Amino acid sequence: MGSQQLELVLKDITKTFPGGVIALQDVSMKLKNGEFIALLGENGAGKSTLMKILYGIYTPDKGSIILNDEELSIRKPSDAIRRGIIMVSQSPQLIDRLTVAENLTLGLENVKPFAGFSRASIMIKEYSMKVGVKIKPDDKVWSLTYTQKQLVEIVRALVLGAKILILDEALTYLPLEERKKFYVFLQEFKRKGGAVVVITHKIPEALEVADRIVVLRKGRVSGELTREEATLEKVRELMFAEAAREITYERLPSSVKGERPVIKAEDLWVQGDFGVPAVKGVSIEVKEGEVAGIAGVVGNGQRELLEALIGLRRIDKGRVHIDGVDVTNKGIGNIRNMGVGFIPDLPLRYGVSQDNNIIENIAVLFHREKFVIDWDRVQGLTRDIIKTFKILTPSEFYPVKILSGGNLMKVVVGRELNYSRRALIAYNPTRALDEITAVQVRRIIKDKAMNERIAVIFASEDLDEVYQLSDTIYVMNSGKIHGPFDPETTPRDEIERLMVM
Ligand SMILES: Nc1ncnc2c1ncn2[C@@H]1O[C@H](COP(=O)(O)OP(=O)(O)OP(=O)(O)O)[C@@H](O)[C@H]1O
Repeated sequence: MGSQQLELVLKDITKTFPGGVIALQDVSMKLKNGEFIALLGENGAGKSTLMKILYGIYTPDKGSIILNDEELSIRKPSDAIRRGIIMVSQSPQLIDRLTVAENLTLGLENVKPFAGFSRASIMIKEYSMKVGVKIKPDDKVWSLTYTQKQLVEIVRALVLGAKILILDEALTYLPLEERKKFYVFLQEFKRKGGAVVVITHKIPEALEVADRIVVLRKGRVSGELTREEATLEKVRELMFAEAAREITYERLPSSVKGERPVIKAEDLWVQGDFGVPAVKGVSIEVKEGEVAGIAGVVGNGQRELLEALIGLRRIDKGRVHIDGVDVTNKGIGNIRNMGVGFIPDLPLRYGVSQDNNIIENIAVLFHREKFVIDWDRVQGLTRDIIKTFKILTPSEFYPVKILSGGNLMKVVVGRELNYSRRALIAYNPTRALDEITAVQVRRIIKDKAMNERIAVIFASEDLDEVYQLSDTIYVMNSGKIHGPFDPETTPRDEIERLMVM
């Protein structure tokens, strides 16, 4: 990789999708080796579309891709990979029943199987040491954590000869400490002559790691800033124009808790995906009107706890009551019927049916209320959700799979907030959302708690979010829960200490 000079130019790229959505209009962008670019923009700005064009998933209506003065014809990902352009997304694309080494060698052309195998094994050992994430070449992919899978994805890109590495929210959901190690590793890749493009909604992080920031707004480049020029304010201004003023991390007013517990868990024991205890004796009570936030590093049992509360995961020991009714192991359908909304982990995979349209994805919940769906009502509600959350879509009749990641998340969040008559259980309620929408969602959650008296329990790795939204804070670490803590009086470093001790 080292000495070879590389200059990639995306020139005047335009892309319109069926239904008339102009995703990109005359977008130009340059990239050199040794450069780290952050590609930023609000939900639906066109970031993924631009990178999918570079990676051959979409073809542009107009415009060209030029590598070292040669115009490339990239019609499919293999064309891009042959040129060293490789994209990694937030959802691992690995084959679960194969081993790490087998996954790494898939797609290697003109390499003898054994040579490919030993090269892949050496590389995975080397990089897992560098990033501090333990993986062995003969581990089956199904047994890996999300972080391990993302490392395999990145190493696969390197095995395939990546010179330009595109990470579309690929690091966003890793724990902060691991994200930092990945960034160090990407800086090294860059120093050795690679180029990196990162798409993220974590703007302060982008400012720390990128040499240059390119901002898209409504399908056009709204500005570019070098590392020296870039400030949080300037970037937000380019992303959201005057609406940037709405971004705030100030604490939302505390709501007055009622007396009655809506969600009550006593001494819960729950297993993780691989049969080891993930939740160890957790007791928690959330009252009417209360928002309880669980802080913690990913993988400390938060997901399993929330899944057990909603009835998705078996409870080995302990009891859950909703509104005084024992719902232990009663199943998600029964618990949902009590008016409990749920925002799952990986909402884009588990929260929607990709081939159905927006209105059908909203209607699913109405099955729970009546045998016959009142379509006029569902249509009215769908239109309200589209309007409230500014979901970018030609109409409510388009399949959700055409939406951008953030807009898809808005469908899930809008539907669940609407459905929550008694309680909301949410895992990372603002993931994939841009900063403005995230603030809006937190405000709506708080309003519902204050005015409609629902009980909310959510987990988030983002401590700013936990502090902004919670009336009560808990910390989960190694399957155990600490708290309750009052956010008004508990210093952040106390919470951070409990998260990592
Ligand atoms: N296959 C498709 N068919 C129709 N429209 C699409 C398709 N893919 C993307 N779009 C539309 O193009 C626009 C840009 O989407 P894109 O995914 O590039 O946004 P983004 O900036 O990556 O957003 P996010 O931050 O939400 O992920 C959106 O309005 C989206 O609905």
